[in-house]
Amino acid sequence: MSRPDNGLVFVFTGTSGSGRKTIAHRIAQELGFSSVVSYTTRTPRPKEVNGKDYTFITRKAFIDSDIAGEFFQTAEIDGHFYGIKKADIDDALSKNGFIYVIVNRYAANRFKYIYGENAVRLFIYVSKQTIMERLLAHNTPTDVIDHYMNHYIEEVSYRKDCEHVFENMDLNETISKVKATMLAHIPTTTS
Ligand SMILES: Nc1ncnc2c1ncn2[C@@H]1O[C@H](COP(=O)(O)OP(=O)(O)OP(=O)(O)O)[C@@H](O)[C@H]1O
Ligand SMILES: Nc1nc2c(ncn2[C@@H]2O[C@H](COP(=O)(O)O)[C@@H](O)[C@H]2O)c(=O)[nH]1
Repeated sequence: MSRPDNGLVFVFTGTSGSGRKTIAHRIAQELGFSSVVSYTTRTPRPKEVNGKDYTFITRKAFIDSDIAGEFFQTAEIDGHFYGIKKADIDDALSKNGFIYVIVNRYAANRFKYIYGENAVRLFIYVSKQTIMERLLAHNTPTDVIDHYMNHYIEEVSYRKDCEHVFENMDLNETISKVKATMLAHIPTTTS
């Protein structure tokens, strides 16, 4: 695994459904940062795009890659496998020193352990009640709502470990705060 000398890994984590993907993708598009997309064996939800939200693969393909040692980190959540491949991280870092991932606390800890101060954890959350209201407003299926609610307490407790914490109430306001925080981590070059 290459360790970025000048680059940074921005690790978006927090409570599921808090807006992590929306915020991360919007900022990365503006700043030209590369996404390292997780692989998962769960089925796509409505509006999820293969290769952008996740790369959706079969359990067999996941297990084969795992046995081959291709994953940087894996997790099993509600019976589904998730993981990010080492080669995808290395490729993204070599193309663009600034990369981002959207993962739970276990992968976030692993990024911190491996990349140290070059990994910046950005914790995004909203209250349980707010997540529920947003899910209901989007006609989210009940099983998906249950998934979000069941993980909330465990997920929210991780915020004390992260470098930066943001409550995502007004989306544009959150985006500008997160973006300013990310930019503050990027060294300015003097010529
Ligand atoms: N500040 C906000 N106000 C209202 N709705 C929001 C806000 N931020 C995000 N959303 C909406 O909330 C929903 C969840 O957002 P998003 O998918 O980005 O969250 P996530 O944390 O990545 O979720 P997941 O756990 O599914 O990965 C989306 O429909 C998004 O448009
Ligand atoms: N440890 C890892 N966690 C990951 C990875 N990719 C996504 N995630 C996190 O899993 C939960 C559940 O995701 P969902 O999309 O099914 O609701 C959520 O917190 C994701 O951020 C990964 O590669 N490793």
